[in-house]
Amino acid sequence: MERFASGWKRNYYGKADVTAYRLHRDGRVPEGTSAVFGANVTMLVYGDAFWPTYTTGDNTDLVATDSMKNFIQRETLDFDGNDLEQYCLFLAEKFLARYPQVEGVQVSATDVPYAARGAWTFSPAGPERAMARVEVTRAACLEATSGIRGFRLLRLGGSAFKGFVRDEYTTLPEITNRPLHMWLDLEWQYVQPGDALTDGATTRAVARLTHDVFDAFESGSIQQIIYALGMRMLAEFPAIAQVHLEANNRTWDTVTERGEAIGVYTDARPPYGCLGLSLRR
Ligand SMILES: O=c1[nH]c(=O)c2[nH]c(=O)[nH]c2[nH]1
Repeated sequence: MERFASGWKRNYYGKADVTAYRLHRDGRVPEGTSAVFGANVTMLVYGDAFWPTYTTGDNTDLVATDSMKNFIQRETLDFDGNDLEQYCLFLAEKFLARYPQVEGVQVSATDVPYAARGAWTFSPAGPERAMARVEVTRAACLEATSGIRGFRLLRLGGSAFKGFVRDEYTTLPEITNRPLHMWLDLEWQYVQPGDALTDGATTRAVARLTHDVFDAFESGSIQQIIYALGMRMLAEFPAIAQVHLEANNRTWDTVTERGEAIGVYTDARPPYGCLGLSLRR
């Protein structure tokens, strides 16, 4: 289900899973940027002009979602930035300008990362992917969200989980030093929507911070790790107003161990734990 920063919507529609890859095929790009900019975009629009399509089948003012796909892909050629926040804003503002019947538009984009492997060669990177989402109406930019989804983090040890409720349903032993494998998604909003436009610098810094906190922090639970990370994000990035973190406990199942020095593990089977946290400044 889609949600809008501006609140509940009677009707909205759009196109999802639109991919566009902008290649600077001559390889000429500013220092620190990539010749490959790949994004997977969802664009949703709303307005009373589209209500007759629902109630009577009258499509007079309706822009086909197929045309939205073409708009996103073709306009990507004219986008001269490298960050998703600017890209979402570019598409949203251009769409509003082109179609006066649109009251508001939400654009979200997820990075499709390709890393340079040579002067002319790239291959998929990740697994984590940056994302951004904006909502723009004729009056204002109501939302600028950035995020990173899909971290897969493995720590050799230093992760305990003990002292929890023990009762007739408890089978899990106390754990003092498990190899921790967790997945993590992050999203954050800014004090001012304009603070989102940092050419991707904030997202890169948050990614580094995430790895640093995970590496440095010995924890009593995954909850404690995401709290430490969320607090560091608020402390180190004054432009971030609130942060939402969601982790999955994907700790591998133990096959066999020789003390705490060496072990063999296998993928965690479902079900898995989900742990969420929202922090505001
Ligand atoms: O870090 C953890 N938090 C939990 O809430 C939990 N519950 C569980 O079974 N294992 C874990 N691990």
